[in-house]
Amino acid sequence: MGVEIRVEGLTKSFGRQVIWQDVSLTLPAGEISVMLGPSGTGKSVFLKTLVGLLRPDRGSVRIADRDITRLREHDLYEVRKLFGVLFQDGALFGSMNLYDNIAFPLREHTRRSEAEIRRTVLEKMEMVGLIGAEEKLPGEISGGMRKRAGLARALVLDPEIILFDEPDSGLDPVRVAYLNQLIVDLNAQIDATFLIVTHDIASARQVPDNIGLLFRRELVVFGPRERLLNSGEPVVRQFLHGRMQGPIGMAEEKDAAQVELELAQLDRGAAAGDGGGARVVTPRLLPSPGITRPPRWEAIARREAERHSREEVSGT
Ligand SMILES: Nc1ncnc2c1ncn2[C@@H]1O[C@H](COP(=O)(O)OP(=O)(O)OP(=O)(O)O)[C@@H](O)[C@H]1O
Repeated sequence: MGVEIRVEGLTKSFGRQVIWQDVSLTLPAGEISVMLGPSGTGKSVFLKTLVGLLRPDRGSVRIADRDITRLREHDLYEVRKLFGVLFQDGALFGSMNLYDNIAFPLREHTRRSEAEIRRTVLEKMEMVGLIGAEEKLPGEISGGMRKRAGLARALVLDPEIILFDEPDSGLDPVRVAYLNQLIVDLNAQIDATFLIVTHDIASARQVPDNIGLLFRRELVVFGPRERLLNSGEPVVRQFLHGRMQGPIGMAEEKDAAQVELELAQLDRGAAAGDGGGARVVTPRLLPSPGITRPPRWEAIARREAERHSREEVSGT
């Protein structure tokens, strides 16, 4: 059913450079969360800290009742087996075909027979739609297929948690749409806890249960998707609409007076009905027909239906 990850007061620096500080959030078991933030705000560093590849300066990361920031290397090795990680480029071995790439974690970490390995590898390749491509080398396939192969490899040890580092980077919008559907379907099927780092606003609006945003060395917000999509927080609105007006500048931060001016212009635009300030809650992406949804989907559907009827009553 996936495991909860509870992060409290987490701070990470490299030398004198503070990457983020005092980050606290809970990734609910079995849910999909997305982490957003301008480039260089430390989203990848956050993923690496969760999996114990980087040690924080302060704070805790509790997974299955253990604070992984305090574990010795040997115990960390055990906890890491709970994780599947999809790196940006799929991180496949270029000289191995897809079958051997996907079988790799099973050969490294388990004593399963080749027949058992074959069953698992083909099952995961089927889940990500790669049956028939077993003999292909990573260099012979498209970027989208490489991502799916990386995902199949992240799935072979039946992880409780899957971390995705920009799964949509370098893909065209149609491939991104397919990948998003695959992520939602997989989450419904295996019911693991997912954390996705992305820059793709359309994905962030449709896919997750929860959204977080890192900005100016802090976690500015973390909460349910509908609440964030409705948020009046300037930085959240700016990011989710992908526009220039707001606190995020070219070099990350902007002059406060300039930000105020831009926000006032946006509000005037919204009042005049040009949609500049509109807060739109995009419908969420549902699992494909035929996929049995875990019980939490009923609660989500109820929550969203209630919000919908509230909006209809208030006429917004
Ligand atoms: N091992 C390291 N040693 C020193 N500095 C590092 C290390 N890893 C990351 N950094 C620095 O931490 C900062 C955050 O990097 P990170 O890659 O996590 O950002 P990001 O939010 O994922 O960016 P992007 O969206 O562009 O991928 C950068 O300034 C980077 O140079």
